[in-house]
Amino acid sequence: MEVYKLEDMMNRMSCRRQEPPQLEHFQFFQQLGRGAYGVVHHVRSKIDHQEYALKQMEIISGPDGIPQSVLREISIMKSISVKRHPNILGLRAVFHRLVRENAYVQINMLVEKCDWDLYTFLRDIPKNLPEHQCRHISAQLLHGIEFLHSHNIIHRDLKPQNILINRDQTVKIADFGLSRNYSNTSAFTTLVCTLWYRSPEILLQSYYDSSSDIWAVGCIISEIFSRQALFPAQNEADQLKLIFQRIGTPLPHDWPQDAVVDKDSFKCWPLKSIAQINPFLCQASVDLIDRCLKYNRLERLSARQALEHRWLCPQKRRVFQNLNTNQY
Ligand SMILES: Nc1ncnc2c1ncn2[C@@H]1O[C@H](COP(=O)(O)OP(=O)(O)OP(=O)(O)O)[C@@H](O)[C@H]1O
Ligand SMILES: [Mg+2]
Repeated sequence: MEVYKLEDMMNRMSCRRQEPPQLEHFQFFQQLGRGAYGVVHHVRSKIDHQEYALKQMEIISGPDGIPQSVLREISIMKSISVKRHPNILGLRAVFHRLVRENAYVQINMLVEKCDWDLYTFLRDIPKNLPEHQCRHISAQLLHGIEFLHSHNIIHRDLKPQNILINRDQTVKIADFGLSRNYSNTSAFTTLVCTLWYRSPEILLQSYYDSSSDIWAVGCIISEIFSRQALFPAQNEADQLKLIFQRIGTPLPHDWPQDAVVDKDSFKCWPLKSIAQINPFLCQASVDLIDRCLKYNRLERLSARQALEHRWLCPQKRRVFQNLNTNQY
């Protein structure tokens, strides 16, 4: 694709119809992170004096054009940013410039700045979070997911590094590079999600849908309590084995019919509740996580149902607490 075509595409994708910002409008501070396509910087605008995060991606302006994942991220963030959900990272502007003698297009995405990603936050706090804080973080995560799913968007790359958190404990879901609007597509690529948070159906290369995000949520909620990944396998081949070893091998009727691997290739480990592997969970969260980690994706809770679960729903929690005084 010619450079001018890319430029034109980016111009059309820019969030603001008026003057797009330019790099000269920003004062640069430290690097906040690095990802597959570029670097994220902490910046301050010289125009409105607000602090932002600026994600910069340099893309070779070659015959293949801009990678699908980048275009996807921008168009999805742009369409949902307009609605301003408190638990979705807001995109404030997109602008671009040609660099290195027009050989590259540098795409700049200006987003809200957050204090940490959840991975760094959990790694650096001195001790496990109290139950009410785990609940507050988990509920916000599910509110964000519920919003995405209600707009037919599957995130597909939920992991603690892609969940941002602020000092005031506000949670924002970020990084839609692997998201996809699923209303008009059926065949998805299987190269999604970081290994540890990948659902069994994705690992088995069978049909998957928004319930794969719920599997990842189950893994992440467990990790919020224990600060340890639930299924930290070394490679793709070991990922399924580790899941089965830890929570049991699926029963024959829960094995996806279109799976590329036979169930008999795995040993039969007995089914277990998450309570048996993560001692840091409160009892009500165990039930919710177990329902997020159902092998049959049709039996998994939806994000909306999870938000109505007695662990997260304030009214139900009160009733349940009155009945069982020592549940928490
Ligand atoms: N708005 C932000 N505020 C604070 N830190 C951020 C922000 N956006 C990103 N980061 C940091 O930068 C890291 C990489 O950002 P991001 O996930 O958007 O990049 P990526 O290229 O899509 O990464 P990957 O594909 O590896 O997941 C995040 O894990 C986080 O640590
Ligand atoms: Mg990321």
